[in-house]
Amino acid sequence: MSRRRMDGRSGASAGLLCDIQTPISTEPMESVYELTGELGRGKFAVVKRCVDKATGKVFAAKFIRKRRRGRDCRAEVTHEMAVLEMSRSNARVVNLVAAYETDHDIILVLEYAAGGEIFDHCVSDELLPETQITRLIRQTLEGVHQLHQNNLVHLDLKPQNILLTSLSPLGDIKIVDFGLARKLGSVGELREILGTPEYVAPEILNYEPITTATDLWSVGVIAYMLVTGESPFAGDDKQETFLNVSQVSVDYSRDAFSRVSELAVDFIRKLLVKAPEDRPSAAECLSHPWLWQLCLSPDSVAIIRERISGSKWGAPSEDPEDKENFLESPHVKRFRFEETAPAEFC
Ligand SMILES: Nc1ncnc2c1ncn2[C@@H]1O[C@H](COP(=O)(O)OP(=O)(O)OP(=O)(O)O)[C@@H](O)[C@H]1O
Repeated sequence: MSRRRMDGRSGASAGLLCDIQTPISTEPMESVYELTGELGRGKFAVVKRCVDKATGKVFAAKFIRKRRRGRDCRAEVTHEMAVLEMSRSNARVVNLVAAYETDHDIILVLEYAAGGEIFDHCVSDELLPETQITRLIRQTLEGVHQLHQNNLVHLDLKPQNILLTSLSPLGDIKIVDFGLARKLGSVGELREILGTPEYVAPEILNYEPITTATDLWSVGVIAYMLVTGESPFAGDDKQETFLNVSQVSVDYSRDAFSRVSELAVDFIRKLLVKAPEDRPSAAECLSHPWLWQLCLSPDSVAIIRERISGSKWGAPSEDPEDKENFLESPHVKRFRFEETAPAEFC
C-alpha cells in the first residue's frame, strides 16, 4: 500500500494557526534526552525514540525539516504544534511535551506510542479479531469527535497515523501527524488538494469544500482495512486509485467480510458515500450497533437497531430532534464520547 501524498496547492498555508504556548528551545535536546533509534519517517520528518535522562521516561522526537523544496515551512510546524496544543485534553491525540530547534529542524517531543501503527495490523497475515477492531474504531471516533467539536479536521487519517500505546496487550489508540489538520472557519471555505491518494475523500479530489465529513470517509477506509486487510481504493497507479475513489468503487464481496458480522459492512457502507452530507457524524457513528454489539447484551443491540431504522443510519433524518433523542438512548448515553467505555463492556 502506497504512502504517496498529494502536495498542497499554493493555498496550502491558508488557515494555519500561529499561537503556541510551548516554548521552542534552542538548547541541544541531547542535553535532556538520549536518542535511542528511529521509529518512523514521513516525507519531511523523521521520528526517533528518545529517553529523558533524568526520569528514564520514553518519548518520541519528531524532527521536522524547516525548509522544504527551498521554502521556509516554519509556519506549518508552528501550526502543527498549535493543533496539538488545542487537542491537549483529547485522550486519543498524542501529547506535545516540548519543542526544540536546530538549524535544519524543529523537533517536537511527543508522548510515545509504544505499540506501533494500526497499519501493521492491516497488512499482517493475522488480522485483528472483530472485538478489537470495533474497540479501536470506537476510540478513533472518540478522538475525531473531540477534534470536530473544536472545529478541527485532521484530513490525513490513515492506518499509519493511528498508533497504539502498547502492542501486547493491544493498547489504546493515539492519533498522530497533524501536519495537514485545519481549523474550520478560520478562513472562508476550505478547499485544498492534500492527503494520501488511497485515503482521500472524493470531495478533496473534486476540489469541493472540506468539512468534518471528510475525516469520516477516512474512518470508513480505516475500518475497511482493519476488517479485510485490503485498501479499498488502491489501484495499480495513482490515476486508477483516484478513479476508484471518485466512483466509490468498493468491493464488499471479499471473503474477509465473512469473518465479521453483517453490521461491519453496514457501518462501512454508510461512511464510504460520495456526498459528504450523507455521511454520519462521528457522534452518530458512535451509536452504530456494530461498535457495541460485542459489548452489549443482544437486547440492547436490538433496541439500538430498532432506533437506527428511523435515524440517520437508516435514511438521512431531517429532524434534528430525532438525532438528539437517538443519542439520548439509555444504551448509548452510558458511554459518553469523552470517556472510555467501561472495561467490563469491552
Ligand atoms: N508519538 C509517536 N510514538 C511512536 N511512533 C511515532 C510517534 N509519532 C510518529 N511515530 C511514527 O513515525 C511515523 C511518521 O510520523 P508522522 O506521520 O507524524 O510523520 P510525517 O512526516 O508527518 O509523516 P507523513 O509524511 O506520512 O505525513 C508514524 O507513522 C509512526 O510510525
